[in-house]
Amino acid sequence: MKLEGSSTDDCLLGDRKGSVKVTITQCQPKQLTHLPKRQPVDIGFSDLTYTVSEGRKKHGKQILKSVSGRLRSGELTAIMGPSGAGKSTLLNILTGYKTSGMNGSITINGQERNLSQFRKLSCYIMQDNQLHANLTVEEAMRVASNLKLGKDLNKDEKQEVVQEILETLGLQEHRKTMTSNLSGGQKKRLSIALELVNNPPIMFFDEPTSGLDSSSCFQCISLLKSLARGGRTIICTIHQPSARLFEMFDHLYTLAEGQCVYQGSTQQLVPFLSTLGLVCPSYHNPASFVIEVSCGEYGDNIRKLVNAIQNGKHDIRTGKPFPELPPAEVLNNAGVKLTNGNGVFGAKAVEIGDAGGVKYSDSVNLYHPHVTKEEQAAGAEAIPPNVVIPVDLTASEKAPDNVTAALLDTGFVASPRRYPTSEFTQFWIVLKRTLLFSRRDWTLMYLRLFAHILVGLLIGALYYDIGNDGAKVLSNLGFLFFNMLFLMYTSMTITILSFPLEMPVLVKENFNRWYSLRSYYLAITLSDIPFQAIFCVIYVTIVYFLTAQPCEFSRYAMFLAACLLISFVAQSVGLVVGAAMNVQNGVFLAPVMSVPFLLFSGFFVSFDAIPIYLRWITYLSYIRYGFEGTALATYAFGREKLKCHQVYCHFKSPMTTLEELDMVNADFTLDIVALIVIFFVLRVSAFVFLRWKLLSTR
Ligand SMILES: Nc1ncnc2c1ncn2[C@@H]1O[C@H](COP(=O)(O)OP(=O)(O)OP(=O)(O)O)[C@@H](O)[C@H]1O
Repeated sequence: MKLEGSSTDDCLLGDRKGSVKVTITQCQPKQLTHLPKRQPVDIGFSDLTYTVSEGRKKHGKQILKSVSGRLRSGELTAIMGPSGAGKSTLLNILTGYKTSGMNGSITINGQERNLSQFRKLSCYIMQDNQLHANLTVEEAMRVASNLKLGKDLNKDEKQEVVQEILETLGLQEHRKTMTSNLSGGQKKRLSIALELVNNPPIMFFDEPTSGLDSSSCFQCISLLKSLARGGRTIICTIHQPSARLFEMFDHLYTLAEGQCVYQGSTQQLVPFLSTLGLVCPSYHNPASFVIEVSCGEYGDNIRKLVNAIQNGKHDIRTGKPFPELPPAEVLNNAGVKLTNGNGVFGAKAVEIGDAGGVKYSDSVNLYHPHVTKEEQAAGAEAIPPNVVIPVDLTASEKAPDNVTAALLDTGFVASPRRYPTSEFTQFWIVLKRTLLFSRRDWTLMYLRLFAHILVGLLIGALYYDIGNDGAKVLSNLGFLFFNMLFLMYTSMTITILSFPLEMPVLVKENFNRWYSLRSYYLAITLSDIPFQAIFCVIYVTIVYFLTAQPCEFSRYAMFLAACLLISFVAQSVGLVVGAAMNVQNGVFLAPVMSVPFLLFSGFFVSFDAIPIYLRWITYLSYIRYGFEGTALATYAFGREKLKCHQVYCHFKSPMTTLEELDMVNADFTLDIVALIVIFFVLRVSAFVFLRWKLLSTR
């Protein structure tokens, strides 16, 4: 609102005496001015086939059957089709999420896709949002901007980008809200906001409207449409949109039984179907109609449609005549291209001269199909001059030196760096985020602290003052063994959950190139070590002194070192199990897997008594090294005889205890080195398993 408005477009509401004029100025749509500029990207795919192996079947199951298509920048494309038609499969292949089992070609601006480059230009927003629950909207955005914008922008500029995106997406007032408390629509918008930070020119969405009410669906699709209008290529799968939503899409790609039954503008769907004798009843939602047709409710029309649209090689555009039905012999072969040049679907490119000297056929529309005549008249941005506009997919692919193809060769190619930030920066950001989660999730931290103190006090009370008593050496050995047991289970079980619960977010963020798996892994594995160390020190200090173990600092330090290493190794076992399997299997298998290590720890059976063919297990038993380490810290290194109030004390001399345990020649340093080696081997194994799992989920 302003005073004394002068614009001719303004609506005058001022009083008639003319002293004060109050005008309402047209509200400008919000624009994302701070986002780095990106070039438009068109995606073409031809003869895409995707096959999965099923059981022992020789030929596997074909899910996509030689489909072709073209997805243009500046358009909002919907991939539609009945359930099981192959929408998600097509989306997964186009995003590069699935790469094995696929045949055919995918081109970017007319050039063969380089997957690594492509992944830097695109983002994939999966159906279930995959957000970290323990962050506020603002924090989540800050993490995303730090990871995705790197050093390109300074802190204030990043803040501005975040602010602008949040304002544009209507999340500004929720910036302090925890993501877990956001509504479904807000979560969806946040997912988009997070990926929008680095302004990818291609955005893929899997079912963006699932779980949203009609108003949120509308908002969501409006948002996608405005993103498309900013020159991005927006592609989403959608089940069955309402007529209102359907109208908002520029481009429709419909699949049925793994084949393309329609490709083109949404407005042209009904007229196109009617040319094939499939008349959409009045007041019937065209989206529902095409799904019904694809499901076979109006007879077996799939083959007819696939042939008419040449399995995606045709593109039905506004202002262009429909393709003539190919002759019968062509119909039998859906893969054959139309050679007839009289339709706009012929392989013709249209050239626009410098001073508007346009050399093109009358039917070609220089504007994107969603730009209405009024908008064109009002000066909506037309496709720039000197551009060879490929009229169809085959044309664009045959013209490698057109402008859009040239984009790939110049500044368009993303930087050679795989990630926008250095691995150290990624590590540092993820570490800070993980520590923030730990701070937020204090219940678990308190529980762990409470458990260590409580069990420490309980053990201290149970084995009180036995450490220097020659008559209670067997009980003391029981205490040493229990320490191992307690530290092993507490640190192992807590980490079994760490990867399975984080996996969906990890898959999304890693796929969208936020960070490398290595940086993430390092951050995750290091983040819990300080906490585990503190809890272990508290527990050991309580039990060591309550049970009256030798009051010498060196022995205490050795005892503590062995206990700390045991808990770190057990934590690593938890990581391996968590990385390799799901929660259900992990919580069962990890404790069960530990049983042999406990049996061969040297507490139940001395080394000499173990059958030779089983002795190798003792070398793998980290519990044995821990138990031996604490036993040596307690009884070796020339400890003087223990006190004893009984007439005969078999274990009065610490050496006797070591002899009984077969530890006379044991080496404390060797135990520590063995634990350190096991620790590193397990940490590396966990990384390898995690990498394998990440790839196998795709
Ligand atoms: N790994 C696989 N093994 C066997 N069949 C598979 C596999 N992946 C997908 N399919 C099959 O491929 C077909 C297409 O699956 P896809 O998930 O792409 O369908 P969709 O169109 O997205 O379905 P919906 O709308 O129900 O999600 C389905 O019949 C599905 O059972």
